[in-house]
Amino acid sequence: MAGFRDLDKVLFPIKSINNVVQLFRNQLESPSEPDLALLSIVAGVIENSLTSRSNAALQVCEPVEQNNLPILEIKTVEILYDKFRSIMLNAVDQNKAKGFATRDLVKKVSDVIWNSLTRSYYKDRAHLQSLYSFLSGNKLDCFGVAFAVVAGCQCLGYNDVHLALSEDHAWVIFGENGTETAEVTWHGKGNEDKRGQEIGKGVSARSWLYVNNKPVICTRHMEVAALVSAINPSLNSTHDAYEVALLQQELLWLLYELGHLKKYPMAIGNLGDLEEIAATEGKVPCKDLFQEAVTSARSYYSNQHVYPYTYQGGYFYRNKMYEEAFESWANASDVIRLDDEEIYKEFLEIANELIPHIMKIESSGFSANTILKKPKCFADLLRFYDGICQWEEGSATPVLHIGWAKPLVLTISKFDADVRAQVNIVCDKSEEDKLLKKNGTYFNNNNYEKENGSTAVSDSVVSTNVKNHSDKDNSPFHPSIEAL
Ligand SMILES: CC1(C)CN=C(N2CCN(c3ncnc4sc(CC(F)F)cc34)CC2)S1
Repeated sequence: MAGFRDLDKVLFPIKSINNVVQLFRNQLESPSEPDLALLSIVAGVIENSLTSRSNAALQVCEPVEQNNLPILEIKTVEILYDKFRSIMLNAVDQNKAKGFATRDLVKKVSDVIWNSLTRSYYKDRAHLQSLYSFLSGNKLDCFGVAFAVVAGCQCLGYNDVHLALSEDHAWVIFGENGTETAEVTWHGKGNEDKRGQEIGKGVSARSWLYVNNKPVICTRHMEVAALVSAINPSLNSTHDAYEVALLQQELLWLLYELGHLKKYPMAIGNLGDLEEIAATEGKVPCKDLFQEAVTSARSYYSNQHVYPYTYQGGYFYRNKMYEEAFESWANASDVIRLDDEEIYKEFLEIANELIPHIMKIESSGFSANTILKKPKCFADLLRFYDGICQWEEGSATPVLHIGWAKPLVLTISKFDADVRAQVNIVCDKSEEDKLLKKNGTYFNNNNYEKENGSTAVSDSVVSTNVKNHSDKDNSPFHPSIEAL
């Protein structure tokens, strides 16, 4: 493990964002792996000093100078760093032969973190993700506990323990082949924690919560990307601390350029959000970053992640690119097995707030090139709603209610009959094949690809897959919606 080395110590006292970026660069480029505890403590101290209530007022006004941070003395970091190490080393007896971690070891480290936490506190509060929060306030959020377990195992010398991330949960993998899994934290409200248990092979592992068995398995460097992604610049519900957001943005660019975000769609999306707010000169534009996150999820996670599409859909929505927003949301809907509170809220907002808002604007008659005349938009909307209806079919508990149906009917009815007539619901493979021959363009579930593999969307033929309500996902074909 890299540890707190002299070439890191010479950077102290840290006074600027550039100093912090240099510390992270030293650690990320060191021949031994980056020290998670050190980096989490540094990021946590800086975040806390710039977002705590004491100087909130100060931070809301314009930044004094760019790149200026409250001075961070080495002593502050050393005290916290040594405290974390001693908590770990005292609590876990050092069995001589290190080798690979065992389930007992992982559970023991999780217990040490767990039993140090304050009895009861508001778990969803901001700034509870870092080791600074753990060491100074004995508080961690769900992600923070999982991260602390991995950092704890690293400082005990178990480099096989790594962070596994879905879009709404975190756990660890370990063992000789990295194939052992263990819950180490809680999930959601009121659910009994399953700490120590392996991630089931059953239906729950195929749920969205475990991204259908396609989690992000972190390397040490990706664990640094996770702690950077978890930096939270919010000062209050309306303002961000400018320097914290800038620090997070620069650290994400460092990780991006070193190639450590390639397999981490949400981190790319986080960078896209920051770039949309304040673009960095000469870098990849945010629109492309959102697309890269989608491509990463398709390439490495069999397109089982939803958030890359909601990052992208949110960008299009904010920039009034409604046709593109519909397509992103339809793609998101194609992914889901909606069985979790969090992702349900995501789709509820899209279906019952964002889309009705777009329809209101579009039917106000002022937009010349209105989406209401575009069969592709109607087809994508149907695909979006169909994915949600599929969830209704697939889930044990009834969920859709009049609150969903009203906006749905209102939205569909905004498209004229002649536009709707151009969308054919094609119900069997042979018909789809006929279309393919006729138009030489076949649109797959999520990646619009011409027969020859090039990517294109031609207005003449737009098709999309509507999941077959009766069959489950493994049906050999999906009837598709064709708009000619
Ligand atoms: C399109 C959105 C609504 C905007 N932000 C979104 N985020 C999704 C969650 N975010 C994340 N960003 C990086 N890594 C992780 S790991 C994780 C699960 C947690 F339990 F560990 C969440 C998450 C960042 C913010 S999705």
